[in-house]
Amino acid sequence: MPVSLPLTFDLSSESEFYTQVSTGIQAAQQANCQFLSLGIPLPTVDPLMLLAGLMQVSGESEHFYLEQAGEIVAACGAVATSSVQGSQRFSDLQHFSERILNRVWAIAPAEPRIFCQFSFWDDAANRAFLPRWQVIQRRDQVCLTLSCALETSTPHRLWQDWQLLQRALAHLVADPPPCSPPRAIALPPLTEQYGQFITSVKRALQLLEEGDLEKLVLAAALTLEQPQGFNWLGTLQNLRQQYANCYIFSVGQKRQQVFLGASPERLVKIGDGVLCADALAGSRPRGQTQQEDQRLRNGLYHSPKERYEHQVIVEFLCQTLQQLGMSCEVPTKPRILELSHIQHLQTLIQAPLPQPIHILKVVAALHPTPAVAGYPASRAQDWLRQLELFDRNGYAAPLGWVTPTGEGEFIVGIRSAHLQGTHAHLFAGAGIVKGSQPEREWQEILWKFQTMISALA
Ligand SMILES: C=C(O[C@@H]1C=C(C(=O)O)C=C[C@H]1O)C(=O)O
Repeated sequence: MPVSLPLTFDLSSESEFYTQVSTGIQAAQQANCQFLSLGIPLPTVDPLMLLAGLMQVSGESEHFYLEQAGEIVAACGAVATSSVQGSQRFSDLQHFSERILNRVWAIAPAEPRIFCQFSFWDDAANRAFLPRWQVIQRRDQVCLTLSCALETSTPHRLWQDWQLLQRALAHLVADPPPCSPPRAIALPPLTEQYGQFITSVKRALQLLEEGDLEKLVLAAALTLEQPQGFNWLGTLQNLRQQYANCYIFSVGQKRQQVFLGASPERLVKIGDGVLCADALAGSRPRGQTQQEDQRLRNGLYHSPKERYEHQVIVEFLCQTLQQLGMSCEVPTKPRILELSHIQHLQTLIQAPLPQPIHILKVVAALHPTPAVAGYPASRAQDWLRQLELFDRNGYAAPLGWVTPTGEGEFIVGIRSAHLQGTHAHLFAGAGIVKGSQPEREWQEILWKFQTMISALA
């Protein structure tokens, strides 16, 4: 994407920048704030490329990236962080977000946000941070929010951070990163995964028959190896090209450990007094021809088993939101979400909010939904702990952002991989209900693995 320099930012002189920032710092100190966020409009630039450039020039590897149709947000470097574990993890990070964001002095058009990544289980790391650089793109408007901690920062430090961003921008123009096409990785033999999965599905079918469960979402894990390592940026570029109607994401703290993917599933969004939650479950592959595609779509839409599997989630979401005091508007029938390799039943639920509610309160109540764990939730989780022989880490867990007023958006980290040096750990799951056939569920796992396999660079 072409970048038009020079910047529209009028504080182009160092002394003017110092004057403006010093005034901001004084005002922030008088208001007892601990952080300053400065908003600066940027020229039209691809936020992903800018993020890559920033990580390169600053040496920072902590980042968060989320791209969807109307908005891209990229964040890098941490000014304040919190890592928590345990059953209170959502409320702990809610309090952290409130504490930090209440103490930010924001100079318009700054939009400071806290970015969060949770793990599926509560005994692994869950992290939130206020980024040093945050870039939001909406349509062709790009805005930078540059933040600092007042205790350790001076106008000079902010100026340096601003200069680093300018270097990253200049770098993009002079030396745009090359494209890395997908590697066309063939699926290795999955004999062990297949055996384990089929055994677990059979056990799940027994439990469903005995009435212990209504649904269990069993996952499989797959590790791929590339002696030269995987190309993080190339993989993200491939994901965004192939999955334009998904949420393209990447989160990580270390250069060699990144969690990324193209998730079709939003958990919850709160904005402008309305909550949106998506039910997504029920799957078929895409057809090779239009007729085959249509046949598969009809099969999905009219399958009582898929509709039941989907309905479990719609009901869970509505009940949970009602318990939080909301009344839901639910379309009477699901629609079909078509992705490159797979299609799903999807129902978009809306609830007007009579009073504000912090998004992390809603995330706490919803995770894990029956779309990624099963139903009833606690029995499903007990069985997952017994039947899955690997750690899900961030797979199927919420990740997203929070604003100072407690609004925000969280997606579910599916169709994803953990890149760790020369290894890529992929995960995919399938919902088992009465009537599920083990072989068909395994096929579904293979279609879902394709999201990452077809994009790894
Ligand atoms: C669990 C995954 O996907 C979930 C399960 C689905 C299903 O069982 O039909 C469909 C979409 C997701 O809610 C995954 O992709 O790993």
